[in-house]
Amino acid sequence: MVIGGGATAMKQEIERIFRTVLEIVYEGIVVVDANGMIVELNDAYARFLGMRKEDALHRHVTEVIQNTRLHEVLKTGVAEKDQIQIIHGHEMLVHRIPMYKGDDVIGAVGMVMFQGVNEQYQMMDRIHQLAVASNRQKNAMQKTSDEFIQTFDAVIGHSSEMIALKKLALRVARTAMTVLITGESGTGKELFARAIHSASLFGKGPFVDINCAAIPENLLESELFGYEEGAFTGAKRGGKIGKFEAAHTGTLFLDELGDMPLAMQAKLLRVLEDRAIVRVGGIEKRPVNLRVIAATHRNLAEMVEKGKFREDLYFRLSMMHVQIPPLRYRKTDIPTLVHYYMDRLSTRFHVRKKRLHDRTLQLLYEYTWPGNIRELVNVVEVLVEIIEADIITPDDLPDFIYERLTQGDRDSSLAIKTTKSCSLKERVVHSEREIILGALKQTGGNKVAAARLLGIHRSTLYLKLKQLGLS
Ligand SMILES: Nc1ncnc2c1ncn2[C@@H]1O[C@H](COP(=O)(O)OP(=O)(O)OP(=O)(O)O)[C@@H](O)[C@H]1O
Repeated sequence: MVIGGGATAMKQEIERIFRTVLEIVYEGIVVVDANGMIVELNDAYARFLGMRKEDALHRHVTEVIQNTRLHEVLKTGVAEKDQIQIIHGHEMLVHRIPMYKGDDVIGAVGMVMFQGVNEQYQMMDRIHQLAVASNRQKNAMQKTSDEFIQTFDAVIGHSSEMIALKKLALRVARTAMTVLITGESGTGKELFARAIHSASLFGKGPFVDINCAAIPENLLESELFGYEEGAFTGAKRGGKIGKFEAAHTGTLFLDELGDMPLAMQAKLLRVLEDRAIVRVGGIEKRPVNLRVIAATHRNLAEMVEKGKFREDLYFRLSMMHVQIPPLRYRKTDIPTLVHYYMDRLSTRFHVRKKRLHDRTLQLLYEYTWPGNIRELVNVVEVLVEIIEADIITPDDLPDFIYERLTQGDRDSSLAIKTTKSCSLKERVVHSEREIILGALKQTGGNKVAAARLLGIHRSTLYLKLKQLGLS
């Protein structure tokens, strides 16, 4: 009885603190239950909505808050942070966070940022960037197809890695510095380059790209710097401008820079330093005002060591370095990306929107995505176009998904069979076991080194070894 009374008192006290916090925070906060019904709303939000709190409570969130997606977050279970939502004609910065109990989504919290000077400024800043970027995007979409959505809004992902990366890229965009973007193939290097361009001072100028690996060595110089009339046999009358001049006032995207021959690297460095080019066959220096964004999937530091990439150029480029991690290191982005592309591609192909069976999503989550987001887009495209049923089941997935469920899992056909039939929990344990064994193999059984490799504390590794019966 006494214990029960104490527990009730403590519960009441916690509730009181919760309500106080709810009212003193700068943001508007709304809480919905698993059915999307509003169970909490702070005064700040109610004031902003221009209604009494009592009138909002116990109503479905879609009836109360314009353009809300909290009910969608309940379905996807994936947080949506730093989103713009138009409420009563105002563009507001919002977060939508699902609440879990075990594996079940039991509700969601919505936060809208509208008070506090800093937040206001940040919000205005972001809105301004989005407005600029969205104009550019509209123009680009009119000119081309929707392939070239160019803003940070098109960069999907709420993992901490992705949020940090977007913040860094936004900061980078505000400078005029040369940028290096690295990452495996298909991780979104070009997408980031285009987003940086759109959000930058060069955003009003052109975005010109050149793939350094695709142009034969003897043509690369004239492609980049242009040529004068009569520079070589077959040169056009009047000469030709190169990519640098074409990108004047905008951004030049040098893709696959790691494949640029050493001699060209030296010339590129000179242009970056002089901010002027000389056309092939010419002598006149032509000033260029632009930003260069270079990208490569290669490890330039390693190439420098091997003498295959100029150290001075590498140092110059790596001052602003955006490193995009492979998708397998930011797995929490997978569900968001899958849903985003399911929606987008269904709209584009004018097909009915389908749903993914939970197990299907689990398998997509566990797959290692060696081709990164490009591969994910291709897989989703096939599913959206080919599968006719309303729900996409695990059997609809291409076989190769089963063949590479976890890194280093290829040797185990048994694992593949069992993964088709066992629960998520079992499969997670199985994957964890394989990953830990792989790390131990790599470090010759050295547990401290293995823990470092896995990015976990060694005590966590010891615990996991024990739980998995490996110690
Ligand atoms: N974060 C992301 N959100 C949404 N789509 C993405 C994201 N990253 C990449 N994509 C999509 O994946 C595909 C590949 O991206 P992109 O061409 O930018 O990759 P890349 O790293 O430049 O590849 P490569 O090195 O092969 O040139 C594109 O369709 C792009 O729109």
